[in-house]
Amino acid sequence: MTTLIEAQELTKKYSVRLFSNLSLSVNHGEVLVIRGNNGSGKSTLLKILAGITEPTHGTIKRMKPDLIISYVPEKFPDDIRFTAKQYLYHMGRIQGLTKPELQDRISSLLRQFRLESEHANAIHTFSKGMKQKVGIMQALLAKPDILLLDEPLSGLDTGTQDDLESILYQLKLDGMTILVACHEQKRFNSIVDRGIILGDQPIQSEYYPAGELPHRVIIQADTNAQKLDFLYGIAGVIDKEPIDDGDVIRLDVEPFASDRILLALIQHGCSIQSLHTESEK
Ligand SMILES: Nc1ncnc2c1ncn2[C@@H]1O[C@H](COP(=O)(O)OP(=O)(O)OP(=O)(O)O)[C@@H](O)[C@H]1O
Repeated sequence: MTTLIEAQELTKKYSVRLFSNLSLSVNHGEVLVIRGNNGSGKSTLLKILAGITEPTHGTIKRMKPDLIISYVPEKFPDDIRFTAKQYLYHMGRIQGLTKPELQDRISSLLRQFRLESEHANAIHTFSKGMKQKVGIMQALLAKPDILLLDEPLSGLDTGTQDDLESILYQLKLDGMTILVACHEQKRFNSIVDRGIILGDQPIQSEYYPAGELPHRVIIQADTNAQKLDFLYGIAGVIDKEPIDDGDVIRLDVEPFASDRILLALIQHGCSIQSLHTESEK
């Protein structure tokens, strides 16, 4: 396994502290998802890894001198009047690519992203999902080592999310290293190798093999009459349902969040009654 980035003890503060002492390695070919509530610092972490934002403390070591990292922001500009082909061409030229390189690259990207039939249409007429695709294609022009995607599925309908997720899966199969910030719990589970949660607790991360991940973990806990408000602030809870007149809670949780949620339940005085995994509801 080749490590591309080694981040050591990152802390980022604005008016508040977003995260502290976060250490993270990014390895070639893996897909890493960064989850967390709104404002937990997912975008900021991606920007730090991309070199766009400085951490308050900590170091980022790039393990290859000519490492190319492409960052795709959440929102693509609304008013681009170029066609998809023109836009990709000009962006490629700005990045120093030659005309022949770009001709091949743009054709293959349009095919890969299923936008061939739209190549001559102006981007400002595109749907949100199509604009998102152009943003990712632009980031791929220079054949980056690492693709950083900030909430790529945000605001897209389910069909478009599925389409984009399947394209990202293909990129993974082609060996691309991808870090994706995503607050939607049910997304990327089938392609992700590692999940990281940002939140009020110290960072948690866990490895699991792609494709072998259970869909969800079901936890049943006796609440011992404790209030469960703390569950609202924890990333990874898909669903919760009180049973036995509210004395017992059944939680459906994301697999990578299960350790953290079990710990929180125990720390808040609940007793775990049962725990099992389910592939589909
Ligand atoms: N340049 C900045 N200056 C000051 N505060 C900032 C700056 N960038 C981000 N913040 C603040 O840091 C916090 C985390 O922002 P960030 O966008 O990283 O979170 P996020 O987890 O990606 O959120 P979301 O899911 O809403 O996109 C927010 O409160 C935001 O207002």
